[in-house]
Amino acid sequence: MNQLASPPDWASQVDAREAAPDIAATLPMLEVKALCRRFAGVAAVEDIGFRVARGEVTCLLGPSGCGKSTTLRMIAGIERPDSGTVRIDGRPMSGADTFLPPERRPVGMVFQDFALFPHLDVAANVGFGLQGPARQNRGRIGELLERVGLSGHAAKYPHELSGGEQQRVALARALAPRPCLMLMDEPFSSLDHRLRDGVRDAALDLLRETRTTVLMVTHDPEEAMLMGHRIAVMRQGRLIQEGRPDQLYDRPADRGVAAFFSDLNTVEGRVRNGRVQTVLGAFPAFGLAEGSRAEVVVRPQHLVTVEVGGTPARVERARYLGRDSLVETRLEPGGAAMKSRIPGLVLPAPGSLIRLAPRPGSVMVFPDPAD
Ligand SMILES: Nc1ncnc2c1ncn2[C@@H]1O[C@H](COP(=O)(O)OP(=O)(O)OP(=O)(O)O)[C@@H](O)[C@H]1O
Repeated sequence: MNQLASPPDWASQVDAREAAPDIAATLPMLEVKALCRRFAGVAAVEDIGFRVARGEVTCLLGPSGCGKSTTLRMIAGIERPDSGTVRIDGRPMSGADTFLPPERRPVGMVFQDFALFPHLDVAANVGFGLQGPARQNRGRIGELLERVGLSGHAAKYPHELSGGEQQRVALARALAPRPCLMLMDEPFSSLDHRLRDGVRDAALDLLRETRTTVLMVTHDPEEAMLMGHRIAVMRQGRLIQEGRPDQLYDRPADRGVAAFFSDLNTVEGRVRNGRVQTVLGAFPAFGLAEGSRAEVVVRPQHLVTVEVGGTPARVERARYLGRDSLVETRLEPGGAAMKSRIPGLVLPAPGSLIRLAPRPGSVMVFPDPAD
């Protein structure tokens, strides 16, 4: 990849930065403001702004084509923004009068295809960005290879390694010059899924242990929840919501964000006397105006069977899935299709009537988009 064609010249600055008193300790490691990029007149990234705190992992999450990679590439300096600013460790990287090329940015990069140099052995790949004395570099390479469990592979070439091993070399290479910020674009998605969990856990341990600040692109919400201290959800070039995984899961900004993390059950309602009245019951209106229409959304694991109260529902299908069971029903009043994930092996028979109620505090209320 041409962005790795020469060793990064910021690497020699890093030790000085580490030795200096960290007056900027409370500043975010990455600060992006009002970033925009258009291709042929169409906005790929529109007015994106967020921060990544030191030592934290933020995942940029969103569906294919929403602008995640373009955002990451602008932060890396591979793509030039039309407008907006990027600061890393308090230093301007892109702005009205500034544009530092990738090799002058204190970032490490890991890509989906790993982008190892095929003509260099593992040790040379890992040491590529190092500029110190050879003896010191050898020490750093050895330390990293040991840390990623590849000490015995130093003299091998990339084609002699498995996908998981190549990924670990790519991670070690990116970490070697101690970058301020690690940028990762779908770094695990080309791995076989049986391999992926192990490689991902090991990478996460290493990134946490080295207190590396990471911005990682993924389209997989489970991966974002697993890896991210924080998640930034993008849709159609815009940042929709940024927060801790639990905030996004429990208090999504809109139905689209909620739907990213699980199936949803949706019933419609209207606000009367400060509560949304629906076929599943009445729920707090969360500030929606009296008389307005609302969507009440419940995740399948929060729509449970109850003995008394609740809403009658006719069972259509019930399947045991191991960890829990999936029960598909239709509400008796209204006929809306519902999905419930309930623990246990004893399944209600198709055709039988059960009673469903959302767990207290689990419903999400959004304004009806048609209102
Ligand atoms: N160099 C380019 N020239 C023209 N259009 C581009 C270019 N790069 C990206 N785009 C367009 O910009 C939009 C955002 O692309 P981007 O790759 O950033 O999305 P993404 O969220 O990373 O998607 P994916 O997960 O599929 O990689 C898409 O519509 C894409 O086709």
